[in-house]
Amino acid sequence: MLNPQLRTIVQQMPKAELHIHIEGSLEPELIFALAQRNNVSLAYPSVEALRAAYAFTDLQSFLDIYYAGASVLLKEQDFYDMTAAYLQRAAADNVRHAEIFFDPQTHTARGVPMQTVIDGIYRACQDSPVSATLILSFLRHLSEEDAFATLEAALPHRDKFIGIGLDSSERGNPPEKFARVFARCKELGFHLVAHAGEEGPPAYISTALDTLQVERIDHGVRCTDDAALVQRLAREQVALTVCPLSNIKLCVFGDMGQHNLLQLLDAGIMATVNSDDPAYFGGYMNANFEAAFEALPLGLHHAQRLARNSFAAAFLPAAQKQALLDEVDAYFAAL
Ligand SMILES: Nc1ncnc2[nH]cnc12
Ligand SMILES: [Zn+2]
Repeated sequence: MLNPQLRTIVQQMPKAELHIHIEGSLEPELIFALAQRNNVSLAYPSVEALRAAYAFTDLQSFLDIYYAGASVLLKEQDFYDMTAAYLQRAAADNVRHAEIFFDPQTHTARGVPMQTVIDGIYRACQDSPVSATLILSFLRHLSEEDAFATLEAALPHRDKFIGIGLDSSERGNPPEKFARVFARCKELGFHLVAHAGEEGPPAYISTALDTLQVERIDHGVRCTDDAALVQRLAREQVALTVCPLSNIKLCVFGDMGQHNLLQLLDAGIMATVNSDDPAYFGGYMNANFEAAFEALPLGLHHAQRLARNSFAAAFLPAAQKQALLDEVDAYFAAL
């Protein structure tokens, strides 16, 4: 049982979310509403039947349903509504800043224009009281050529996203497959991140750092299979955007009691807590914090570290970052 005082503290502390796929925030109710609005037929007869299908055995079993769910997104207003709903939930969890992934290839492959995707998501960010920036993520099961074409199509909108990510099926799609396109994105001045070491081996984490030159690793939990890599991540203070509920739902760990979040923190790694695909994995930011704090012997100083790490690892201007770090410290000092 999580001490009620500690629960309230983690709920109310200021925090940043650095690993959220906006398409993974699409709740079944909104999927059905958009399907009706856009005359899209779904493979499930009801919200309940769709939710019942959310029993995943690995990453791929989730991705198949996640891409099917995104098929209801057609118009700019659909992307706006999805993003606005996420930001409202983030605000309720005291998320002060969010760096949001979007997967344009999921939509452009269905004939949705790049501008529709970006404008809808961006406009919702502009309208929110939560500070929010966007990270365009390439799908790693597709070719590097496709990623280059996606980058070209997105560049007219480059003022609307700050970074580039890499997601989708990890196994068999190593980071080096995208070495040239990431080099180009670095030249263009984008922040770089990549999913690595979620299901894939620790070597993918090293390659993402050395070959893609990423600044953060998304997930990265499998680093603990390689002691030298753990030491490196701690020494270089590489941030890991860890997603506890996602890791349980996708069977990366058997249950939350086996999650290695505390081990990562104890090793001196800059771990953060995030929701990944909250509509599919059982909860948003605070649900992730609560589940981890409930199952693991994490205390007040861990909460403060996780809150500080979330802002320290954010791609924010120095003054805004410092103000948010000061807010965290003031919050904990006042307890
Ligand atoms: N957890 C995850 N891993 C890889 N790709 C994703 N796309 C959405 N969620 C993902
Ligand atoms: Zn992810």
